[in-house]
Amino acid sequence: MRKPMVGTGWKMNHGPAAALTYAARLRALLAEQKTAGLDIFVLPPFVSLSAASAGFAGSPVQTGGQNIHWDEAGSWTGEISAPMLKEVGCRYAELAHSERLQHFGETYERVRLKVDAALAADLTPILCLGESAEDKRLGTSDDTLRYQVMTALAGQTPATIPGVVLAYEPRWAIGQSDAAPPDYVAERHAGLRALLVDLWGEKTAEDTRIIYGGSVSQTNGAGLISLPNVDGLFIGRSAWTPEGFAAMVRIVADAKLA
Ligand SMILES: O=C(COP(=O)(O)O)[C@@H](O)CO
Repeated sequence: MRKPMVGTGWKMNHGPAAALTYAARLRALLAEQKTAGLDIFVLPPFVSLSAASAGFAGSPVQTGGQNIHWDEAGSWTGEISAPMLKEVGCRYAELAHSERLQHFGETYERVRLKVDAALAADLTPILCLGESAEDKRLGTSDDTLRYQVMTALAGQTPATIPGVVLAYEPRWAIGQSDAAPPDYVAERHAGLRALLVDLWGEKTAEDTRIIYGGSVSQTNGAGLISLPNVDGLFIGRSAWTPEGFAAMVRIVADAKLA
């Protein structure tokens, strides 16, 4: 069974003081809700990671960074390594978010090195995948997803792939007023599952989580999480308040936990 997930990336929001306030409030809210059986994560900016990890210690919420460098240490000004994330209490490393691809020159070739670095540091990579609006228009979405998976996960094995979380986030659906249509999401997730079977076999595909992100909200969340092959929700704006995130956790719990 794949453990359901629900998480948020704060992007460039919430400094250390705000992270502590958020953590205290979210802990209080989640104490009243069903959380056992879910993997719940928050991805703060780097400077807020220590505060967030301390604020969530002993709670069901785990933290992660929004990027890593592929090297463990060295002359890489402005970069952060996977062991550094581990040291500040992280469990996750988000890789290949579309905003990093679009604005900071990230490539899937480099992301492959980052996947290796994250796994070597005992972090779970959250590997973002997603086609552009142009891919969608041309009907090449699945080709693009295949390229991204094969490039970022080259060298991985049937044993290591389930240690990676695939986050399907169509680029054209991020930061919008609504998510991608459910039937479209269902097709892409089914395609990704079939790709995993093709590349690494049935068992690996069965064990690997594929979550959806892109304008998830309290309005569309229940419909998305109930789709086959959607193992979790990855939320931006709608989870930037503790109340908003707690509501999304409840939606995932109601759909996925007995
Ligand atoms: O970018 C994401 C989605 O942001 P929304 O504001 O929900 O569109 C995803 O990676 C979560 O950070």
